[in-house]
Amino acid sequence: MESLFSKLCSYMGAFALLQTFLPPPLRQYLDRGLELLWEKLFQTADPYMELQVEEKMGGNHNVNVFYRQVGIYLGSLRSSIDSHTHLKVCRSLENGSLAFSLPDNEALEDSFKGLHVWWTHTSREREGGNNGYGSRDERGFTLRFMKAERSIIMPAYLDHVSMVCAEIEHRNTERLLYTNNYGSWEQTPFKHPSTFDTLALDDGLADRMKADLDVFCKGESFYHKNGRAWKRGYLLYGPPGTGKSSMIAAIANHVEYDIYDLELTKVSDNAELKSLLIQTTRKAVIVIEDIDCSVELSNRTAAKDMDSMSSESHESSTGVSNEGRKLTLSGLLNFTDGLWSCCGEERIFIFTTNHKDRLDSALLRPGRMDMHILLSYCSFPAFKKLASNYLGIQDHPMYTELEDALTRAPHRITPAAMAEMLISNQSDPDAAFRLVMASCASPPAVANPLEVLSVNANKRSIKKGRFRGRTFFFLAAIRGKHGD
Ligand SMILES: Nc1ncnc2c1ncn2[C@@H]1O[C@H](COP(=O)(O)OP(=O)(O)OP(=O)(O)O)[C@@H](O)[C@H]1O
Ligand SMILES: [Mg+2]
Repeated sequence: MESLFSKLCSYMGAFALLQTFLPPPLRQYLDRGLELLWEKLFQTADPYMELQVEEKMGGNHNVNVFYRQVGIYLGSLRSSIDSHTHLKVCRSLENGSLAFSLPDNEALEDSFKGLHVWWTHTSREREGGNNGYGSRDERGFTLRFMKAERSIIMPAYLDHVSMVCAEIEHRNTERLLYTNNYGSWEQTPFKHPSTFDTLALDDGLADRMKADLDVFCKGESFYHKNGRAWKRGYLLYGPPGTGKSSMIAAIANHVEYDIYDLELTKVSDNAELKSLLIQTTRKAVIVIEDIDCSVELSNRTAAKDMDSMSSESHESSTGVSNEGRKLTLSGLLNFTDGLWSCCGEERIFIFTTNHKDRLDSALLRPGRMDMHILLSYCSFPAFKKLASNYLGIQDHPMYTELEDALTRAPHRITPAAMAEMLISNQSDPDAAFRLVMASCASPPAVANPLEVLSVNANKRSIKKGRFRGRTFFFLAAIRGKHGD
């Protein structure tokens, strides 16, 4: 080894001496050749390799999307960032939140499948200065990793970075509530505050729902491996005012999906239903509320009879054939379970009803409605949750008495009525609890002064307190819920 080193030194000495006799252009040429040779030697010996992620590619107009994604991804590595003592901070204009990052040339470590990688950000002044397209700087990230791990990093880790970034962006984007208006969706920002923490539910239901949703959201490979469409169906049923609509909002808030509220009375036929379905995006909660009231869904034969009846009456009144202008149960079944239902992924279908017994069994079978969730009258645990939410009370001397009364209440109280009693007595919890006690023994004292009876014009169904399309409203001044 020593002799090899001394030989190398003597060759270099001879080479340097030889260089002095060479004419300057030839000497420069030789110098550059030597530089390249050293670089090559070092590169071969270096076990690491680097990837450049430049902000702009080619011309200044070509923005590299991956540069932005890396920035967002690295911002999410809080534990790695927190281990540094020299940080940069900025406040977002959009939501006012603080974002921390590392200064230029400082390496941020990340790990993926047990491998370690290092990111650094660099910026240097563009040659020739600002040429009118924005930033003067050439900015970029450098990713450094072991050459031996190349096959895992490229592209699995790079895909991981893009995926995490997409999730973060989805979380930060304002979610939307879509409603259908004769063939197309109209959108409005969705800001319902209901969550599984604010809902008063029977013991364990919130946790079961959250677990089911989490498994669904992470189930892409499971659904694909087993040849199943990546969708899940929930039927929420129970009396009015028990939290079905609130649970829809809680589900959407939990999974952070947009909501498509499908009003069936505004859908003229199966073709329109299909077109609406195709227009929905992935990560969507598709809702049909009060499905028993919207269209006739008793069974497929009856639906067909119904269609032919309405077709005849339409024909006789207008002289126009109704053929091809039908919304049927089979259309709805195809909507939730047919080939078209798979044209987008990560979709949750939710149907609600006050009368589960009125629904066709085909609609309820597993695969269409995977979970049937009963939301019912206020149990004692649900009451305690409401008292904690609205009054900030966790325990009270009257609770034993209240538990007994709520368990044996002849006039069962809905969470909506219970919430009203507590909210209207927020300043006097004792009075609120006395009111609850009294309501357990007699019909709830809180009632709307005006109740609305709506009769569905198309399908002859009657529902209380509902404002739906194509309905007639009968207003009745009723003092007290039971007309007293
Ligand atoms: N389980 C619950 N937990 C917390 N609040 C509830 C619950 N159920 C009802 N509420 C309150 O009552 C109001 C009405 O509830 P919601 O609209 O969710 O009932 P619903 O079951 O959808 O009724 P309907 O069958 O008439 O559509 C909500 O604004 C909410 O504040
Ligand atoms: Mg509702």
